[in-house]
Amino acid sequence: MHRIGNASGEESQKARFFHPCSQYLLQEVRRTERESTMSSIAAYYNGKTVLITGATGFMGKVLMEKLLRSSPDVEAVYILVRPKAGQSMQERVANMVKSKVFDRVREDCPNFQEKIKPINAELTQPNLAISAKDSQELLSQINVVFHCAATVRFDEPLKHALLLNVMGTQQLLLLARQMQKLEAFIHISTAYANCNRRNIDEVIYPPPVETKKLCDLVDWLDESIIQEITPKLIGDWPNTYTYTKALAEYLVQQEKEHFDVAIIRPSIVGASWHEPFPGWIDNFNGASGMIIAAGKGILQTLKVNNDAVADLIPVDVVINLILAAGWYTAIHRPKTMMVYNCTTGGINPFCWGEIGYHVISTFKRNPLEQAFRIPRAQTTSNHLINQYWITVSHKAPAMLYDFYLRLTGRKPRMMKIFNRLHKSMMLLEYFTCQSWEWSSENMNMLMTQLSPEDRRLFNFDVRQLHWSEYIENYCIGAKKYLLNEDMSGIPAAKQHLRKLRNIQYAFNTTLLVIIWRIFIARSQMARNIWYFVVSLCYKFLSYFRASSTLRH
Ligand SMILES: CCCCC/C=C/C/C=C/CCCCCCCC(=O)SCCNC(=O)CCNC(=O)[C@H](O)C(C)(C)COP(=O)(O)OP(=O)(O)OC[C@H]1O[C@@H](n2cnc3c(N)ncnc32)[C@H](O)[C@@H]1OP(=O)(O)O
Ligand SMILES: NC(=O)C1=CN([C@@H]2O[C@H](COP(=O)(O)OP(=O)(O)OC[C@H]3O[C@@H](n4cnc5c(N)ncnc54)[C@H](OP(=O)(O)O)[C@@H]3O)[C@@H](O)[C@H]2O)C=CC1
Repeated sequence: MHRIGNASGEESQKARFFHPCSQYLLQEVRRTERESTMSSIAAYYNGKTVLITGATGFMGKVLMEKLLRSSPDVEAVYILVRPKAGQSMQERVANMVKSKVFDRVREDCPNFQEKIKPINAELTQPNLAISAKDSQELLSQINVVFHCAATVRFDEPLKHALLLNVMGTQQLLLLARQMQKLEAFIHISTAYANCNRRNIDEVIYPPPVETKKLCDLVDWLDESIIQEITPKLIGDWPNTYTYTKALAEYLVQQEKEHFDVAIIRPSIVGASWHEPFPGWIDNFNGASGMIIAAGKGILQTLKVNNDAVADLIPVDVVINLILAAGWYTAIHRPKTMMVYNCTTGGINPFCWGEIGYHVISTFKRNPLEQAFRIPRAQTTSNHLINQYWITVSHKAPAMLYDFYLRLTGRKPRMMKIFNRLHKSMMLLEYFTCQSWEWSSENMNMLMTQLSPEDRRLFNFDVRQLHWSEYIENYCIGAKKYLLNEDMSGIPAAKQHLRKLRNIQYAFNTTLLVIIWRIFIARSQMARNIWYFVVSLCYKFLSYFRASSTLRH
């Protein structure tokens, strides 16, 4: 009987003259050999058929890229895509695969696109608006489902958030129940789904309401009434996004007896740490919008608790955990549904005050082009101080600049930008002014299940994260990949900052003189102080001139 493992040349010769099944055995030996040097996770996905929802999104693209690059022999990657902004599904996918995020897999596997099979779908519609033909194909082929699609807007009307994040998930679960080869269903939730609790374990908490009752209610209730009662309905959740993500988790848990399922809870997903390359980011969500606003000198003050933990997590770390969880769920089939808190705060904490410092210092060394003002960040948890700085550093400069635009015959726009920024800041304050504690036993357990090769290829060990380097790459990545600014423009950008600094000095000096003149005209004491200061400056200058003359 041949040894499985390392068939030597001599054995290969023997095999040729043995029963035909030995040829099969030899192929198996070679495959096992190849896979024994490969990672088990990558080997698992080879030959599998995977379904990804939300594949056109920020995380979905990184997930698809990593899967196609690490498991090039994956059978197929089905993606649910809807027509959007006048583009058909095909056009969207064609544009998506041109994205820079796929440059690495394009280099490793030039024909990676052949593995991608788009399916027309709309998750808010019955049966996800998937055609009968496509449904049949999914039901007969899919081995693993990654459910990323969701609305992530904090200001999403409750009805739409329920339709997509809850009912859309429900519809997908019903479809998954019928999948004949399903081995794992991985649902992407958020670490803030239970943000109404301070300590969040890797368990599913009882839902705040019976989902069906709520969905039936919003189904017939007038939209304006729903908007009005939303704060009452969501209770101590800060927004419809986290509320509906909590409801969806409970629905997913109910499917445990039908198929193997797991839930991943990422915290604030930021730019990539290493893969596909450092600093990759493609939207303004999470911290990215604020980072850009700070780099442009628009955001000058932010209400944060400087000592509160900023639970950022790089997108590639989340994706590595998601793929590892998919493999573990399918291979080990845990008896209880696994929940993985994908966070950094409890393992490698970093605070909002530190983020602000590193963001500003990075942009001073690598400035963004055409900054509105010199990057600076007053971060305070005090509401009144924050309001003072908003008035002085946001509203006043915006009004002055809009006045200048009007004078020069241009359309004012700064106040509009600041109003949008202040709306975002208000919605994000909930997350920047407090800390949470997430347990991470399951994430740590999963790491222990990985071979050394898997830990290297699917690294989600956040203890290795060097925050100052990560934030610097994040800022530079935002500059390059979000604003499409070339690094060669940095000298000109620095020159622009010097110009802004001179304008700032001139403005401050003028303002000081104007204020002082007003005081001097009204107060003898102010005049005496002014004369004293002027005479002091005059004496200093005379001394300075005299000493420099003596030296020569
Ligand atoms: C001092 C320096 C500190 C810097 C670092 C500090 C960071 C503080 C922020 C912390 C983030 C905490 C987030 C916790 C999230 C919890 C975990 C999750 O699960 S998050 C899931 C993802 N969701 C989010 O991140 C929030 C989603 N965003 C929203 O809900 C909305 O953006 C909004 C906050 C409600 C605002 O909506 P609004 O309609 O007003 O604006 P849009 O976001 O739609 O943007 C309109 C338009 O402008 C573009 N845009 C947005 N921001 C910027 C920017 N900074 N610079 C340039 N352009 C920007 C955006 O792309 C839109 O363009 P378009 O219309 O073409 O799409
Ligand atoms: N980003 C973050 O910081 C965090 C995200 N998460 C979770 O990760 C997942 C992915 O988030 P992220 O990638 O940032 O989100 P994005 O907004 O970037 O992507 C959302 C995806 O969902 C799809 N989608 C939205 N509405 C529909 C619909 N009606 N029908 C079909 N598809 C739809 C979008 O498709 P389209 O391109 O057509 O709009 C897009 O592909 C979400 O479940 C989110 O809750 C969790 C924690 C943090």
